[in-house]
Amino acid sequence: MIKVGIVGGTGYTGVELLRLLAAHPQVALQVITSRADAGTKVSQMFPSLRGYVDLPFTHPDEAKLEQCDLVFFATPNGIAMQQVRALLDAGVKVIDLAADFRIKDISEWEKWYGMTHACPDLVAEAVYGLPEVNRAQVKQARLVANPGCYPTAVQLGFIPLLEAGVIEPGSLIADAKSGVSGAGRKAEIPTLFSEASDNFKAYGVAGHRHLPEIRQGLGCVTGHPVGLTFVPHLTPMIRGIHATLYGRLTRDVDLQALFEQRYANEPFVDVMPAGSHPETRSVRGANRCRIAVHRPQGGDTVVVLSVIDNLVKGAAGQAVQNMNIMFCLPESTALDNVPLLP
Ligand SMILES: NC(=O)C1=CN([C@@H]2O[C@H](COP(=O)(O)OP(=O)(O)OC[C@H]3O[C@@H](n4cnc5c(N)ncnc54)[C@H](OP(=O)(O)O)[C@@H]3O)[C@@H](O)[C@H]2O)C=CC1
Ligand SMILES: CC(=O)N[C@@H](CCC(=O)OP(=O)(O)O)C(=O)O
Repeated sequence: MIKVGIVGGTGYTGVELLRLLAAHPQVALQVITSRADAGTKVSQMFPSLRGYVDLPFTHPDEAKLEQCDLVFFATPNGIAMQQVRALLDAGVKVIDLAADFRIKDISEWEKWYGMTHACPDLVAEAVYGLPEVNRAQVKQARLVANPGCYPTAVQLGFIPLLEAGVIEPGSLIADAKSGVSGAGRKAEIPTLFSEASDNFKAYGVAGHRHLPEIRQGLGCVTGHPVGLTFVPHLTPMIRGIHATLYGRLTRDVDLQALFEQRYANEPFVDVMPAGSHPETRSVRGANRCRIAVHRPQGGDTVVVLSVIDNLVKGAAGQAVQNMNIMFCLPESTALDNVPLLP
């Protein structure tokens, strides 16, 4: 059994980890932290977990994380980087769901995240945990940087086109919409019911911190910098990301075949039949990205539609997928559930 700890168990990604790991046959949950709710039983706070998780939350200062085989950090940015070195030294593997280890260029990270990085050398070691690109490296990793939610949806949509060299890499557009759970469980005015429901808006147009992450990932695919316009939007749904991606074709290609071949062996990427319009509810609660590729009126613009559940393939599910790879388990273990509908 893999002894697992979760730092930040009361947030949306933390409780999603608990939901998935409670059904994992190879996982023994050892410790789940919360500062605010230390001492409270997990199942008292989250009755959906009654009968599945029988632990109390532990204060992070008292959590014996070094006794785990793997620790997930489901914490705000800037927390994991302060604790990871001691855990790695104790032989514990780490998956960070936040952004501390995602950006290799430290000054770029410090610019977007507004803090000084505590361990640049570990950023260099960390593997960016997008299994569809880095599966072999994840398998060897001690430290995995789990991708952001928007970056997962956007990269999976653009990768087949960029790898094949069939679009102009300098003029990519990603128009993405997220459910409100993407902002986390903490109380903030923009995510109040009467602010976020029955409303729709763009944000971060001047620059969102996922822009450098997506540019880095796509730049690794092409081998040179890409030009990207990324505009996120907040939609009045709870879960889900819908990314509409635009690229300018440089040559004629069978787009449907290109996508089907690229993802033929990927358990969690579904290339839908030509002409499809994937919906966020078709992936709700599931570790799946559904993609459709279009070429409107046979013109030179390719439109890719990519949907994920931000809390699953965009966070906790992808983290469990990475854990399965790191521990040489079948990749789909505890991730094979059918999405919820409606
Ligand atoms: N929501 C989403 O869709 C996605 C989120 N992410 C990333 O995952 C991480 C977690 O997100 P999310 O679950 O939404 O966040 P939440 O705000 O919902 O939860 C944060 C959790 O971290 C704990 N926490 C906060 N501060 C500290 C601290 N200083 N030390 C230890 N624990 C702390 C909180 O509990 P307490 O305060 O009681 O300790 C809480 O359990 C973030 O970095 C986020 O950017 C990534 C992809 C998607
Ligand atoms: C809807 C919403 O607010 N989404 C969040 C992004 C989700 C996320 O958690 O991203 P990181 O893991 O990179 O922090 C945002 O735009 O800030």
